[in-house]
Amino acid sequence: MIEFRDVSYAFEDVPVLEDLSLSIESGEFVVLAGANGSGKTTLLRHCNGLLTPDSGTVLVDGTPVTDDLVAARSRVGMVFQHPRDQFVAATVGADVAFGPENLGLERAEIDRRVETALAAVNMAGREDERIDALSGGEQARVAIAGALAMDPDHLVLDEPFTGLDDPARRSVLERLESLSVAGTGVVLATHDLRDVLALADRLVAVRDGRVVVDDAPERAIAELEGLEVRVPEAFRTETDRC
Ligand SMILES: Nc1ncnc2c1ncn2[C@@H]1O[C@H](COP(=O)(O)OP(=O)(O)OP(=O)(O)O)[C@@H](O)[C@H]1O
Repeated sequence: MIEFRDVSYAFEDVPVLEDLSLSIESGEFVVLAGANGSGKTTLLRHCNGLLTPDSGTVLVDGTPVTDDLVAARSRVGMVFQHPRDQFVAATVGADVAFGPENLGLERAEIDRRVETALAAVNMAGREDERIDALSGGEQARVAIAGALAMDPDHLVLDEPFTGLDDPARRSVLERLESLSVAGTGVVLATHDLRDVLALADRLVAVRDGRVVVDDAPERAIAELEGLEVRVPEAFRTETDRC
């Protein structure tokens, strides 16, 4: 479980998170929504200690992140908004293998994880390609594969679909859904709620540093009005359509 207890955080005295509390169970698929600048990235960066609360506590599986940063980082896989931020190797295969190698796994298991992770993002068989020669969408897929290969207990993704075409997006979403069914907690921050809500267990929306909506997607959608979150046609209520 990832748990935020009364977390506050400010950038240079500008408050971004204010006494925010939120729990995400293992195996839950949570979509995080909110307008630009509402604090989604800031919230997610607390999940593995990239940011530390000014007050309050973030716990991963019961342990405060600040008490055991190494445990938090191995349990929580992160996919950032800008994939270039997270590459550590020159080729696709080497980059995706980097995390499992650091876990000290056998070569056969590392190779299996790399293969499975690349297949999940429609990049099967492209291990030897140079990352800097890939398109933006392909780089985004490699970044997601790198997180999947770690087999984390929780997967946190910040706008991971930027630049992905529809087949790649669908493939990643299907993989995320099967991971959550298998017990991995998935937190996905996105503005694009198209075909995401049908898979999610909960939709959480933040505004002014706090959680303002936290509900099953079909109920949450009705509460999103006024939050400047794009709601897909299929999820709009009859009243919205009028
Ligand atoms: N490094 C920083 N220094 C100062 N202010 C920052 C920094 N990073 C973010 N902020 C501010 O914190 C607020 C929340 O930003 P954050 O990136 O968490 O929002 P977001 O909901 O992820 O936005 P978006 O949907 O546009 O990605 C914004 O007002 C932003 O300007």
